[in-house]
Amino acid sequence: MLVAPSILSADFGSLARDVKAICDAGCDLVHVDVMDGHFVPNLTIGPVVVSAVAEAATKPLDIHLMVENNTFFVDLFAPLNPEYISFHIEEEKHPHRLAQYIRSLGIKPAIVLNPHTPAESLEYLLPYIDMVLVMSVNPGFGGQKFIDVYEKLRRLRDLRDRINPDCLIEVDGGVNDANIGALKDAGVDVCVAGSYVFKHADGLEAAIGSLKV
Ligand SMILES: O=C(CO)[C@@H](O)[C@H](O)COP(=O)(O)O
Ligand SMILES: [Co+2]
Repeated sequence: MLVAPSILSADFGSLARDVKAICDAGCDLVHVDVMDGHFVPNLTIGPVVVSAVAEAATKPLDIHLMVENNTFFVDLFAPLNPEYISFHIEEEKHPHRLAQYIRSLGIKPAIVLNPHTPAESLEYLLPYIDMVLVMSVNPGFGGQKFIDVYEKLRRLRDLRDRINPDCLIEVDGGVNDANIGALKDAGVDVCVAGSYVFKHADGLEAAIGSLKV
């Protein structure tokens, strides 16, 4: 299991310190939640702050867009050379075109599914993306309760294995040491965890280590 801590739960007063610390503690990706106050009822960070994150990080960035105008935001963040940029299928009229555009910039495209969005909506898109991000909370906030998406993950894994075995499956929201085993069994390759990692009583290394199942 690859582990991508969400910096939404970091201390924003000491963001560079926290980004360095999760990288030193063994994370695989740094998950960055970009929210525009329109697609979701929360507003986070733009390219000025994320460029400071990129400078502090020794692991690749995984940028999760929760915005209305995806292409505008892709163009803002692409110069920071993230490993992945993910966009929500619920907000994109032309997901096929946008995935290819992201690839043309040398970045791995990922598509995000809200908890209610069926796995089957990706059937014809899977060849064009490198990762699917399944939300296990409604997007917008850290620290929410995990929503059961196991059945969707299993269906997605079957589709993935048939259509594009190289595509990773990532899960985001309410992930912790109690559900990580079942998530792995359901097909998850990459987990995002914010509050669990940053609020763990035994520190970042113990938290990240406990998710590497
Ligand atoms: O995208 C989101 C929320 O919209 C996430 O990345 C959260 O930041 C995860 O936080 P936890 O549920 O792990 O606290
Ligand atoms: Co996220």
